[in-house]
Amino acid sequence: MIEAWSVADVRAAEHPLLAAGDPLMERASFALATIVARDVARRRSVVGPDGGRRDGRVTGARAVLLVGPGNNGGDTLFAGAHLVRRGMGVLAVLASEHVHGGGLAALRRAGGRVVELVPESGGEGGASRWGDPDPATVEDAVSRAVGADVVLDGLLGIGASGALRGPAAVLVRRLVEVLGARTDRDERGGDGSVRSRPWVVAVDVPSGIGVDDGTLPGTVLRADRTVTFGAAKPGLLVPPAAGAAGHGAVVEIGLALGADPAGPPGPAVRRLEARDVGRLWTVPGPEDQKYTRGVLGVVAGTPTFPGAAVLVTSAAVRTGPGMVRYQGPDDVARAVLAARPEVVPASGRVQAWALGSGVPAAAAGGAGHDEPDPGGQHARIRAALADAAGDPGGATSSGGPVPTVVDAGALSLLPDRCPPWFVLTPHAGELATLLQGRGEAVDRPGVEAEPLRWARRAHELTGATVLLKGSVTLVVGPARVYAQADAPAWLATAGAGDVLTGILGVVLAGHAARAVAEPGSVAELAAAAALVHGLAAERANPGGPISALDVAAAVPGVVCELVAAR
Ligand SMILES: NC(=O)C1=CN([C@@H]2O[C@H](COP(=O)(O)OP(=O)(O)OC[C@H]3O[C@@H](n4cnc5c(N)ncnc54)[C@H](O)[C@@H]3O)[C@@H](O)[C@H]2O)[C@@H](O)CC1
Ligand SMILES: [K+]
Repeated sequence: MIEAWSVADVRAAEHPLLAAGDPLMERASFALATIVARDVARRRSVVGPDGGRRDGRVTGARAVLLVGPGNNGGDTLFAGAHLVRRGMGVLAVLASEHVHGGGLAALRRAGGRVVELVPESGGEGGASRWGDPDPATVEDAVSRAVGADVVLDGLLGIGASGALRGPAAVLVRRLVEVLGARTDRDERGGDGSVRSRPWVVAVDVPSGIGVDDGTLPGTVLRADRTVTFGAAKPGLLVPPAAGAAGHGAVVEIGLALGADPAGPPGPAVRRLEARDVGRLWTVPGPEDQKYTRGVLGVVAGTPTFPGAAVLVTSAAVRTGPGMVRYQGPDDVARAVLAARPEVVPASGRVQAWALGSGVPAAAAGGAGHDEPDPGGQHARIRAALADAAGDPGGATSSGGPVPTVVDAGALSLLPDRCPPWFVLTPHAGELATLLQGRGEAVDRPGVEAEPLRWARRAHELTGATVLLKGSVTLVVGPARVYAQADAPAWLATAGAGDVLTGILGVVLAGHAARAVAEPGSVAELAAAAALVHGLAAERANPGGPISALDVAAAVPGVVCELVAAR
């Protein structure tokens, strides 16, 4: 599991170490330089006499450091000094009136070059604040950066507030413009080394992201790798900022996060990895039978949209439940049975529900009793929701409260307050509609700009666990947030969400009692389902187009691997 800690928690953990004189910056910058040198060697890898690739030379490679006012710039300057000692040509671009004095001195001692960013006019008399550095205009600095093998973004770290300001902002905007015009596809020189664009390494975080909330308040230089110190930060996992972080590397610097019982209750954001999911998967034993393994009840699809019912049930059957029961109009049930004869088209006891995929929303603003109910599905969903909440007036097929996936049209049928074992699975547009219905002035772009904020708000307003679908799937439940980024971009295809509903329903059915008794566990189960969904998509057709049914077909293989590896 990757655990991301808030800025306040990182600073609190850092405090006693700094007070005791621990050399945190030395540790951080040495590790940073080591990772940068390794990346550069790989980027400069060449074809050997045997035809295989081998790492290229670090000596002679060029690094440009973008240096801001704080300790983030300090880390970068000290790392630059290490890179000079490894034979690299290092140029620091000072983008701030003040920079870390010790770091600057170290870089100079090592033999690194320093230029000071000045306005395009040439620097108003050229008086330098740094003794001797040459002035560099933004265009100079950009052309040096673009021609380098690696650029270290050390403008701002966890001390950032809001969008980058001043000369650093101008520099980054121009650099993004110029780099954006270059192809991301590697171009290789005659010796096989990569030539097309510099490798960008963000120091601790891409400068100017919302470190705690994952927002992008202004232009940010997209990194190929982020080397982060002590622990991951929420903005490295949460969209949209997560999209600027590239590959991750967490450098251990001795912070005792989570070790203090009086300290913060846990990380701000978590990301499950495959081994975590393998461990929590329910594997049947000889004493199990279909009813003990978990029965999922599905209400999905309408005569107009029968495909969703087929997709939900197909994915469910392939995720390994004891049984899947389907409730819906006869012609939809026939389509389901034609695709999956294992499905039982009758009501009965269930350990979890999956509701609403392929069912249109009820009209906004009312209970919806007067509007046409497509195939009677709204009535079935209402009954199941009451049943799942443990409402004594509800249907009695589950015999008690049970965890429930609330998807698509079922989101419009929710009661005002839900139990946390309801998992709402909106995409950004559906979340905006749900929030508008509860008095929030937010539209789809607003949700996309601040998905964590709005998923949290939906959790507060409804009480339910909220799984917000997207290229990074966010799950917000009681006291827990997960951000899963397991799916390839090819998964953005019609029906993919229905497959997730089926997988999640079966995961919940397999842990039904725990989900109700320990509401905090529901978010983890939902994140696990998102991970399986993403891995199944990757497995369905690595690197190419994926159909939703192919994702469902890939689920058994993924589960098998996860369980085998635990
Ligand atoms: N927390 C830790 O455990 C460690 C932190 N280290 C480094 O220290 C960094 C934090 O250092 P600082 O607290 O000095 O913070 P930063 O290096 O992020 O710099 C913050 C300063 O930048 C300016 N600033 C803030 N927002 C700005 C904006 N939008 N535009 C322009 N200027 C802005 C302000 O003057 C502020 O004081 C970390 O990110 C990391 O790189 C490391 O040295 C190792 C240990
Ligand atoms: K940075």
